[in-house]
Amino acid sequence: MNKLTQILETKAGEVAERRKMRSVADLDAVAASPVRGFHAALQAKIDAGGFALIAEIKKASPSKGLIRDDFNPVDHARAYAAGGAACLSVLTDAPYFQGHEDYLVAARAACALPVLRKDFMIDPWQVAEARAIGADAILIIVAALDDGAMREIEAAAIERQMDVLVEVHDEAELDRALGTLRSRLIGVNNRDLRTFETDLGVTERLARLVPPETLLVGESGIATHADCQRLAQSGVRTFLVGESLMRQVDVVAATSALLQG
Ligand SMILES: O=C(O)c1ccccc1NCC(=O)[C@H](O)[C@H](O)COP(=O)(O)O
Repeated sequence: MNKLTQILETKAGEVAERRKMRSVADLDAVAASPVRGFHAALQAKIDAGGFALIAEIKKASPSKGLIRDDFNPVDHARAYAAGGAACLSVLTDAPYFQGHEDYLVAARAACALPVLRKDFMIDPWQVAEARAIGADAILIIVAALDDGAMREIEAAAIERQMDVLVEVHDEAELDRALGTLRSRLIGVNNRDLRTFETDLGVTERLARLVPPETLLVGESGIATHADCQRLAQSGVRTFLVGESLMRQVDVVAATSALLQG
């Protein structure tokens, strides 16, 4: 069984248990703060002539194990904001990423940036939960879902005024995303979630196929300003970066250097 399939199986069991504890109505009744515009924050950075960064708060990963032992989501959120990030992404999956919902709550409270709940969405119930903890956007991984499930999850996000980052890894997934979903925020994951092979060339290849009205995000394996400039040659100006920033000592300086060189 590949890692993505394994993660999805674990997630199905987890969501089934969590659903027993709270209904969608309960979750929606929680007074969440107003949604911060995720897509709009990225677009504003690009319109201002710069790169737009989604900076990820990621303690560990299946491919790299523990990334940051002195992990502090509040410090990272503040440093990313000070370094010029447009948005945050916070891993909330516990079994494979050592994430937690509390990390998202704490990171969002520590800055004014919109926040993506980075998790494996398989059920619209999780969208209600994401909004209840304050998330402004959710992730749909096309490889993880059939068309009907993708539509339902996106509809649950739109109903709550949340943005959706739609993640693809190849041409067929990009076709499905553009043909099935309304979101025009598409992330190309350079990492194959089944093998962990990571190649910036994946974003370069798919960028040519993305319609101009779509905001394209290069994801995974991006470590330097030169990487950003390389992808910018293919028209990509928005980047999702986790591990390389999480390993830095001076996170403010590293974030700023990633964006500006
Ligand atoms: O990062 C992993 O090992 C991983 C394994 C299986 C499924 C998803 C995984 N990562 C999620 C991501 O997409 C990345 O956290 C994100 O794009 C940032 O990547 P990076 O900058 O390489 O940390």
